[in-house]
Amino acid sequence: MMLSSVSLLLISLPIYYVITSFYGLWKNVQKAKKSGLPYVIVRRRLLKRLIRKYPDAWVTRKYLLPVASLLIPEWTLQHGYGLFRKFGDTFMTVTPANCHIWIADRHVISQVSSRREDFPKPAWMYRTVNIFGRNVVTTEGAEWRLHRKITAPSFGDRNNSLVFKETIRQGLQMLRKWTGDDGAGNITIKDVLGDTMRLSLHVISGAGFGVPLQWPGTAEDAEIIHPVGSNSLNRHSLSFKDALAGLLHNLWLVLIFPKWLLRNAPFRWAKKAAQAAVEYETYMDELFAEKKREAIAGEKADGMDIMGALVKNSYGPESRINQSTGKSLLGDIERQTLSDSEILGNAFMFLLAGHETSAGALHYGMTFLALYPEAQRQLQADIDRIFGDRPVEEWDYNRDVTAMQNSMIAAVMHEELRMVPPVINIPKQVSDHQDQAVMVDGKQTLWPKGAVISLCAYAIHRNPKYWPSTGKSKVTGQQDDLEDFMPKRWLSEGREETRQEISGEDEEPMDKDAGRLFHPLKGSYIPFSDGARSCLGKRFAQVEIMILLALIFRKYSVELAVDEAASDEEISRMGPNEKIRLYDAQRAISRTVIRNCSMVRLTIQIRSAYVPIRLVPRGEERFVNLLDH
Ligand code: HEM
Repeated sequence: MMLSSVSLLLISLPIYYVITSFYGLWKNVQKAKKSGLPYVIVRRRLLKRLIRKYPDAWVTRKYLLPVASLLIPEWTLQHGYGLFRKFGDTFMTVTPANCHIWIADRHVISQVSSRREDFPKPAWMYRTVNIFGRNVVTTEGAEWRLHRKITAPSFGDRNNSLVFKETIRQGLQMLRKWTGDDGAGNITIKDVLGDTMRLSLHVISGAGFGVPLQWPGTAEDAEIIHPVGSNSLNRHSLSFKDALAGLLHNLWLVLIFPKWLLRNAPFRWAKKAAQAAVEYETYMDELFAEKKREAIAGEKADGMDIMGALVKNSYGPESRINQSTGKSLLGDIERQTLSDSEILGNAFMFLLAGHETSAGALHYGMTFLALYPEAQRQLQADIDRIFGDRPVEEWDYNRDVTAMQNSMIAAVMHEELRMVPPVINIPKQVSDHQDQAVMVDGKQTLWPKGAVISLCAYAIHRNPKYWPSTGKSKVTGQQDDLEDFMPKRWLSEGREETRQEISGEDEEPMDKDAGRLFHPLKGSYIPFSDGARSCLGKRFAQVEIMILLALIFRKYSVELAVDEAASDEEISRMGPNEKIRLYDAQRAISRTVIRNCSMVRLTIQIRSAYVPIRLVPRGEERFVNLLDH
């Protein structure tokens, strides 16, 4: 009897699975038909079987393989804009589980990002990241509005000038590591990403939390382990820096498993993850207590770090908060302050949101500049024009940031973020409440409630309808150069015509500060997303990236390291043609590494392989001075 119930269950489970999966698919196909969008049915098993059976058939090459590509969540990374050419700039994939809308059309992206209530962020995806408190990234609706209203002012000009100063301080230390104490350079730097990660972590620590960190090997860096607050008696087992780095390094473990489980697990890596998380929390509590004390006493009004600004907002003289309970004196709706736990939750999110993104951008930026010497020379010319011989101590936030925004420095940054936006597909969803009408190519479509949406930054940044090409590609041989790193496409001289031609309409430029630069049409350039939920740290990141480029390239050029192919001595004996051949071969290798090893976790990064580089003093280049592009 018992056996027959078990066998009945074993037989009925697969039947149940098949029926629900077919029913799910049928239902979703009906929704797709009703929507009016082009759609593609994606069934993993069926596709695999057909491709295996008919690998060379015309239909496999023409249709099945492209559809199979859509099964990989990050397919845009492999295909860029390619599959949109085939399926349309806005199309839907349908599986038994869901309908997923992929967008590389700027008008559609603009509609989605401006109708925040109709197309919210799928906040459930971010739930695990609430471990240190609710925050601006993981919330939606009225709760998000409150977080955004209160946190946004802390990213103002006072904080940006702190980012400016802190990036200079940190950048000089990174340069010392890259070029040696004597600044002579020509040292092979293998793990560039490791260093840009450290740099962005330190900048957030300084400008985000008010805790300045030092690079290893600097005179001030004693790796001191002590509490960050003046009144704390805590004993720490990790330095603040190691706690931050350890937490970020082990983030997935900490997000998935409770700390007690990690602490008691019989693995060293698990214990280390728990230790970093506990230490991070203790440091943050100390920091919070210190900032609260300062806010109540009315101290430290200037040079505001982000967390300091949030605590001051809650506990400063103008706040409406019960100082002992930390609770707002106003009701939940009209309150203007965040609770203690919300401040700590936001602080953690700033750390997370601003760390990998900026570090990855700097890493790709350095690599692309080594690959494209012409861009590097244009960058250096503008740095000379803006900064001349002025010593770094005289660089000025108000004056220099505006100048940089209208120069090749910004063009290099924008082009890097066009080529590799750190978040390649920005997730949204159709609200669960009702289907939503959206204009697509001049036709009204109806998007099913609950459908998943991806704003495909990586693909739309390659959509030839929106991007001017500077000519035929010198690298890929394609008619346009949208796969090439060409910062000069951002210089707007002679570009206005192209823009009118493309758009046929006159729109507000996206970034009004960038006067001399090409203005992408609204919705076509979205590295920082768009609309109300766009990146809060955009200016923070832009200041950081531009300052670092200026700091490095005012004195140095970057070259790919060719150590694997030739020694320094062999290179010194080579003539120009031999050097060009050697460098070209290295460029080909590096391009393959970038293509094959760029992967997405939280953000896109080159993983499991390196593109080593060297900084060489300007005028002492061995290769890039010989190449005209
Ligand atoms: C190159 C650097 C950066 C890029 C490309 C970038 C990109 C983005 C993108 C695409 C989003 C939207 C994500 C989504 O909707 O799922 C976002 C949101 C956000 N970013 Fe950044 N980010 C960068 C640096 C930073 C920095 C340095 C900070 C803070 C220190 C920061 C803080 C935030 C916050 C708080 C949000 C959430 C805003 C909201 O939902 O209201 N980001 N960022």
